[in-house]
Parts: sequence; C-alpha cells; structure tokens
Amino acid sequence: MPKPTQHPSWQALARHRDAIAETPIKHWFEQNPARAEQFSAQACGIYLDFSKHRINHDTMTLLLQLAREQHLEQRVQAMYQGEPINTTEQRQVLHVALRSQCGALPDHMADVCRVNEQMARFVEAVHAGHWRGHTGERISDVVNIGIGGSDLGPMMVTQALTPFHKPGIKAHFVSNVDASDLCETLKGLNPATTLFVVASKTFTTTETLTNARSARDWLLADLKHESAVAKHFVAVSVNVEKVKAFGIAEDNIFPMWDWVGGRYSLWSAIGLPIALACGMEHFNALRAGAADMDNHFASAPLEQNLPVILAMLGIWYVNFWDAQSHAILPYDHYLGAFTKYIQQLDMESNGKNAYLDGGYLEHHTGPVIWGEVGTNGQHSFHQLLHQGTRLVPVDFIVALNSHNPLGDHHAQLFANCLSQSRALMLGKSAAQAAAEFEAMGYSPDQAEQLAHHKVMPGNRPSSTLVLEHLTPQTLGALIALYEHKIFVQSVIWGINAFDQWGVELGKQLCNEIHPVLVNKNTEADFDGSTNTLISIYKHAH
Ligand SMILES: O=P(O)(O)OC[C@H]1O[C@](O)(CO)[C@@H](O)[C@@H]1O
Repeated sequence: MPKPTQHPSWQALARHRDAIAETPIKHWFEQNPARAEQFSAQACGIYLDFSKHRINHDTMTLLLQLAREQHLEQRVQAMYQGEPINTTEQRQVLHVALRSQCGALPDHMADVCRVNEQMARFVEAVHAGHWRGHTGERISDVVNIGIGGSDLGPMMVTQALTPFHKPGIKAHFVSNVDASDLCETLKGLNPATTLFVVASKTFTTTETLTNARSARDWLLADLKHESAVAKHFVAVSVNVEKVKAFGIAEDNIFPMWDWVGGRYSLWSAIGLPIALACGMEHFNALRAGAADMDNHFASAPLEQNLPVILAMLGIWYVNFWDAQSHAILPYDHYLGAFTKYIQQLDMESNGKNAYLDGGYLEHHTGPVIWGEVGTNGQHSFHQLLHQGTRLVPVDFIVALNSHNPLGDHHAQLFANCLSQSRALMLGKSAAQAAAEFEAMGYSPDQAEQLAHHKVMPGNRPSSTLVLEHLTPQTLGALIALYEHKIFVQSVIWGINAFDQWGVELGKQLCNEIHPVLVNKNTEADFDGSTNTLISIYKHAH
C-alpha cells in the first residue's frame, strides 16, 4: 500500500493549507450564502453540518482525492467481503455481518443467526420469568462483568437507551479490577435475583476473571449450593473451553467469533445486557440502524458519505493543522458515556505508529479523544476550547427532540449547542473586547490594555451532528458512523485499525509484578522506581 505522504494530493493539501491559513471560516459564510447547504449531508436519521470547518470546495476535493489515491473504496470492499484485513492477527473484520439480516448472510455464517436466536430465547425467558434464579425467584438485576470492548459498548448503549428500558430489570456494569467497583455494585443486590453475564472475548482477561470469581464467591456465600452458578452465571466468549473450565455450563455460553474485534463487538452477544435491559426488539433496531449506515457507507458517493466526510476532516486537522486532540461533545444526557466509548474505539484502533506494510509512520495518526456532555463541559473545559493555545476540532451531537420535553429545557440545550459552535467559529475581536471593558466602566486606555484577555481567536472548527431523535435505530447508525470513520482514517494512514498490540506489554509486566507484590519472600528486581514502590506497598501489607 502506498504511503499517504507520497500522493500528489498530500503535497497539494499542504500547499492549500498555507494558502487558506489566513481565511477565517466566517469569511466564507459572508461570501457564500449557500455554504451551510453545500457543506452538509444526511443519512440514516443523521444530519451532518460540516460548514463550520476550515475548508472550501478545493479542500474537500483534495481530501477526497487523497481518499481515492489511498484506494479507500477497494479497502472498504475488502472489509465487507471478508478479506483478512487485520493482517497482524490474520483475521477477517466482520462486525458489519453482525448487523446483516440473517437471510443475507452466507451459509458459513449461520452461527450468527443461531446466536441471535439463542439470545432472543434467553432474553424472552428472563423477561417472562421462565428463567429464574436458584431459589425460584425472578431475575431483577443483571451484572455485566467485562472490560474494554466487553464493557464500554453495552454500558454506553444501555445508558443511552434508558427511555426504552423494560420495567422490572436493571443492568449494572462492573469492569475495574479495583474491588470497589464490584463491591459498590453488589451492595443492595439480592444474590437470589441477580444474574451475572461474564463477557470476555478471550476469557483470559485478568480483571474480568478476578471480578467473576469474586462475584461467584458472593453468590455462593448466600445461596450455598454450587448448582446455583448455573442459574446465575452466563458467559459470552470465543473461548468456550475456558468458560467451561471456569465452571459455567455450556448451555449458558453465548459464542462469539475471532473476526469481531472487542471494541466492535456490542452487536454480538456482548450486547446481551442491552437486550436484557431494553428487549430484543430494541437491540435488533439498534443493529438495523447500524446496517443502514453500513449500506450508506458502502454505496454513497464519497462527497455525501458521512463516515468519509468526518474521517477526512479529521485527517485534515491531524496531518495539516497539527491538531493533537479531538473533542466529542454530545448535547444529550443519555449519551453520557458516548465519548468514553468512542475513546476506546478510536484510540485503540488508530493509536498506531507502524505501517501495515512495515516500517514506522512518517506522519501522525489518531488524536486524543476526549469530551463530556453539554452543557456540563461548557462550565469546565470549554474555556480551553475558546481561548487555549491548542486547536481542538469538535463534534457536537444533539437530538431534535427530547425524551423529556419539560418546559423550555430542550430549546435551551439546543441553543447552547449552537452557541458553542458559533462562538468557536466567530471568536471575539480586540475592538469588541475593548468595547465590553469600556461598557463595564473602564477607561479607553485601561480597556485597550485589558482587551486581549477577552479576545477569542475564533476560526475554531466543529461539526454538528443532529439526530432526529435518540432511538435505538439512530444510535445504531451513529455508532456505525464512528466505526467507519475510524476505519477510513486507518486506511488513509496505512495502519491496522483492528489490532492492539500496545496494550500487551503492560499486561505482561503486571504478570511479573503481581507475584512479587503478594509474595513476602520474593525480592523485587525491576528498575529502581518500581522496586521502591513495591517495597512501600509491601510495608503497608
Ligand atoms: O473481551 P476481552 O477478551 O476480555 O478483552 C477486553 C478488552 O481488552 C483489550 O484487549 C485491551 O486490553 C480490548 O481490546 C478488549 O476490548
């Protein structure tokens, strides 16, 4: 695969950036009354306004030329056709297949439908009270034990779909190996009515297995009989043998496959807590929304292709404007965990420094993803967005309609969202700032001196994504939009978005340090800092 920096479009983009560097976005709005219309696109219940960016038509033409020169369309086909594009693990990347209609899947993927049916039967049995706990009581609480992709996806979606929750059943999520996570979650839960879902693709993740063992101890301390485990523990994993060795009955295992990346797995049985909380119909609607976006991504021209547009705008800022981070700001309380979810999706996928074909990169890749729900972020870190020294492109996400149409709240929320993107773009000039100080009673001299404290440079770019309504369908489309955006960027950068070797060394070192910590007689033989910290820990225990 060619390096992106070798393409004519890359060089042209660098020159183009210099040519437009001094043109503020607001100037383009003044020049072109149709700008908002020309720099917007919509699909799958999502309207994308990307007019408040440092772009003109030439920018988009060059960015899409770069996408073509990097063979984006062929790479998308390769993913959809099941080529092993995760080359460092020799794996296919087929999360899109999990959203397909059963009839559309090839015979060798019949397992996908079987597991869907297994999930549907199980969810129905729990909801109808046919599946009961060891003492015959109905299940009232589901505790998902998993981490990373086996936690963030189902946790984020379950929270986002709160208005669709079924009465009588509550989902909880435990991920951290810090016992406080499990202990605080179990406080107030009744073992007789609690169901644990142990979610781990590999079933080797220490945090998850440690939490699952402690959860089993908690259950058995109350229910006394080993046989209770079969009524209170189910698992989702590729590794059926390891699940059985843990003591979970084969009938209680929901299989998944190595061609689903952990952070792309909420569409598989990893989504079981979503289905238990909201019902299978809503989980299916979520998948249908994602399938809509899959179709859009595969078929829409690049000029109107939402994932491609978002991806190429990201490339523009990372590689041509030196942006180091990207803020995702959902103006929707139910999307409180969305940024955290995208953080793993993006940073674990594109936080890479090696070309697919070998060798180290000559350009930057994934930005730091961060953010918070609006309007809370406005009273926290937006100061830096407006006046800080770093460029931070922003995605604003907002729904047209609220699930809680209370008084004037939604209009205020929407107005705040629009005001932020407008303030970022417009900024405040020195003359405006001085006039404000004068209006506060300062002399013209004082006002002029103070003015620069109020000056906001403006010209700070943002996209606004408007959902008709936050429903399972639009949420599915929104998640798939980001999945594909991240994939597109990986193609442009020439990296593998589907491995995560960078997390392995820490795990290996933990396996070396942990035994030394817990064994009084073993001397630490690491670096000086680690040895000292170990000895401090040992003194305390
Ligand atoms: O589902 P598993 O195998 O427990 O892995 C959990 C998470 O750990 C990671 O491998 C990173 O350590 C993620 O990619 C994954 O989502």
